[in-house]
Amino acid sequence: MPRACNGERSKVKIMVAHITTPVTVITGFLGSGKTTLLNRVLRELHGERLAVIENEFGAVGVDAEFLVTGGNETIIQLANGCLCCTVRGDLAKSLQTLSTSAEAGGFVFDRVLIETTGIADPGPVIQTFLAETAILTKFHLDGVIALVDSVHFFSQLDRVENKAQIAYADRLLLTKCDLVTSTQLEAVESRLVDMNPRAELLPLDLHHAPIADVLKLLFDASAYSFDYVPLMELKQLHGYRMTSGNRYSHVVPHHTGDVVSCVFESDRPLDLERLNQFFDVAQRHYGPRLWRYKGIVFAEHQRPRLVVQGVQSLLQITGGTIWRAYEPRRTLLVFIGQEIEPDWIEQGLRLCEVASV
Ligand SMILES: Nc1nc2c(ncn2[C@@H]2O[C@H](COP(=O)(O)OP(=O)(O)OP(=O)(O)O)[C@@H](O)[C@H]2O)c(=O)[nH]1
Repeated sequence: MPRACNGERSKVKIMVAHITTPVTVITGFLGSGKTTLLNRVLRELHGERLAVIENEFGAVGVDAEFLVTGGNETIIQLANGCLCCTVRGDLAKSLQTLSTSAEAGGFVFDRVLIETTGIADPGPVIQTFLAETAILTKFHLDGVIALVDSVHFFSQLDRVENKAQIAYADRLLLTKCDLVTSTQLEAVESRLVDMNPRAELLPLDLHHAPIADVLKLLFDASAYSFDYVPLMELKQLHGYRMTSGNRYSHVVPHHTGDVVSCVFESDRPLDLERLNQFFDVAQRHYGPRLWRYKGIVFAEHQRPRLVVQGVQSLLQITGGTIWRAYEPRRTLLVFIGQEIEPDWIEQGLRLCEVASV
């Protein structure tokens, strides 16, 4: 029998997820292929509506002259200097402009691409997405993609901006692979893995790869998602771990000149207050040399795993997904910086460990 309607209002609640627009930062040293890449993305048909923020060094933009647009995108140029010097404000303002214009019936876009100059340190660009809360209601950083010139990689390594670009990358895309031997390519790959063990490392044939494959390499890195479990990273870092018995915690360092990366892993719960203190001390100890640190934390008295996203002095610790019953609980933190000391980091993090579960 159907129930009679008693006039009560439905109590069904509809939850609307807040969807923000993904932003991809493309970086890479001078001549690594950024303009060639952007030209392909702007010129070819793929159905993505893109807003591009182009940063030029110098008073007049040059690269925009070389960009061929197809009408399905809008380009904003920040031509008043390096993104790293003109601070985050300009970038935040550009993003707000794009968003306001779309809301007012202007160009509607699915994604934003930011191309940094070849000599920019991408740190401040990334910090914009951790610090400028006004834009976080509309945009989120999907990932930092660094193009690496396989031919000139070693000769450009002494430039600190180049090291920083590699350190911040979530994906490292090797260009000009057609111009080097497989032995040379292996040497480049091996050095890159040492410098940034947490990044995906993939070849990019800028002249021949179908545009759909190129876009896959650029988009959906989800590297800054707060609920992100770096599964790929865990797999990738597998070769860097050593275990001793059932319980383990250690730091595995990799030195490449003055660029040092290390991975801290522990299956003991960490005390959250002490961990916060550790990050605070580390930020003061290393200053801007602490480029990137991220990972997941198994914290005492916390049901979810905690997701750590750190860029220099900016740190976010957010609750991620709840640990599942069958999942091994553990902390995995990756640090990349200039002349950072793995022993110092390990000692500090060990002090955060709680003796028993
Ligand atoms: N053979 C080959 N040439 C490439 C490849 N990628 C880029 N190039 C060439 O490298 C040169 C430099 O590429 P650009 O796209 O201008 O590099 P960029 O990173 O924008 O350079 P800047 O504007 O100086 O930062 C161009 O002549 C490209 O055609 C590649 O995969 N293979």
